[in-house]
Amino acid sequence: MGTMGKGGDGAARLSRNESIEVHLYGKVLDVSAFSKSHPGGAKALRIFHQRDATEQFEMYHSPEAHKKMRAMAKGARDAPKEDEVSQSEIGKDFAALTQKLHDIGCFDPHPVDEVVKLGITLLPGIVGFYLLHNGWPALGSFLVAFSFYMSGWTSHDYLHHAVFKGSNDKLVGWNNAMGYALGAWQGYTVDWWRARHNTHHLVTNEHGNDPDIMTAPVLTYVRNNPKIAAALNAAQRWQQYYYVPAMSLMDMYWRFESIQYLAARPFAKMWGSWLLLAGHYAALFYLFRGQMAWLLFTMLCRGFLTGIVVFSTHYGEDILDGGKHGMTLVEQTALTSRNITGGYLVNVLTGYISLQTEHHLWPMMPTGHLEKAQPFCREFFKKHNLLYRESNLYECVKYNIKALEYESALSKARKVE
Ligand code: HEM
Repeated sequence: MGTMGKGGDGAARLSRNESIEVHLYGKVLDVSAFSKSHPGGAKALRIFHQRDATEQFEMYHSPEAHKKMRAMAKGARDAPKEDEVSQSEIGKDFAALTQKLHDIGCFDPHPVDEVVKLGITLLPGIVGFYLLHNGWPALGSFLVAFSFYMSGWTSHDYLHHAVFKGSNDKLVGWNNAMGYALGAWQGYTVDWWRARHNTHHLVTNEHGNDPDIMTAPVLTYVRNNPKIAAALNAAQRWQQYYYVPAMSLMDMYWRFESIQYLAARPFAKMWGSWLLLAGHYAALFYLFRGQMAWLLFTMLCRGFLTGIVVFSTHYGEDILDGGKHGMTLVEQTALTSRNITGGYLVNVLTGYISLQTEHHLWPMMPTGHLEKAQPFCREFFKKHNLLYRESNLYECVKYNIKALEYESALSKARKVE
């Protein structure tokens, strides 16, 4: 999908040469020089220029990174108290809840779940390739698509450093290594995915900042806004009808975006990722030899499965101002995330992405523990009068369709006139 074409508020206001100051644990840190070598990229820091990033830092970093941050904070000036959302009552209560989840083992490794997940990811692919060449090409290519689809969720967990725990080597190094291997299996560039997905987590549904919601012109979310509705062209007015079938093109689109990301960067930096991608396509064409039409079917199925699930959890929800909106992480998550209901089977078949609210609050939590964290999360939402959004998959798709409909927005506006 293309981009919205509108300048982002938060990140874009700062030019690349201006200094970047982020607020962490009540201090103002100048991260201008560090931004060039920050493993989470410069954009993450630019977006949080003069914003409290304490909760975002907490959710993403290893003890090693904490140590480095503390060294950088020595001698830094105090941040203005009124800007520190992490120090609000709800912010402090949320930090206490996170600590409690650590104490009851929700951040401990979950080897059984990880082995099950790897099995569900790789076995269908192996069986699928066998069936493809042994008389069952439709079932075989669907199983390959399912394997690539599951690989998306499994690599996602490793790249969030949510599987191996322990020393820094294990936490960062081994998780990343597995993430790259599974990324190569499904055919996406991990560097592209990390840049995109981490930004999405840091600034979920923020207009101009979150790359995931930049879906125009193919899908332009109207959300009852008559101004946007009136500006849609004749083709876009069909978007609520073509949204579901368009999901099947997502695999081809993400493959294209992956290659585009690599092509836009110096080869000397990206050669490893080019090599992995070349290995993926060499293997793919070899494994589909003589059955190339079924490769297209595989891509359409994979795109559809992933697209429907991904679009169900955020796209029909609120869109926030891309600047300093003054919300804590938990308040932002409550407005922008929706869980998919259905219980254990749905959780496993969506790689636990169905527990989207919990995953956004604690991305480094092994996904097998998200169910354990859920009742605490619900209770917290209730205590702080936050809406805990959840629906079955069909309802989630309907929310999206509603947010894409232009007629209802226009007719509402006419009634008001
Ligand atoms: C100024 C102090 C900071 C230091 C010293 C720092 C350091 C690091 C380090 C060492 C990593 C690699 C993973 C790890 O060891 O945990 C990392 C990853 C990351 N950082 Fe930071 N960081 C800082 C601030 C921030 C801020 C303010 C944000 C966001 C607002 C941020 C977002 C990220 C993200 C999203 C990643 C994940 C990258 C990935 O593994 O895919 N960092 N950071």
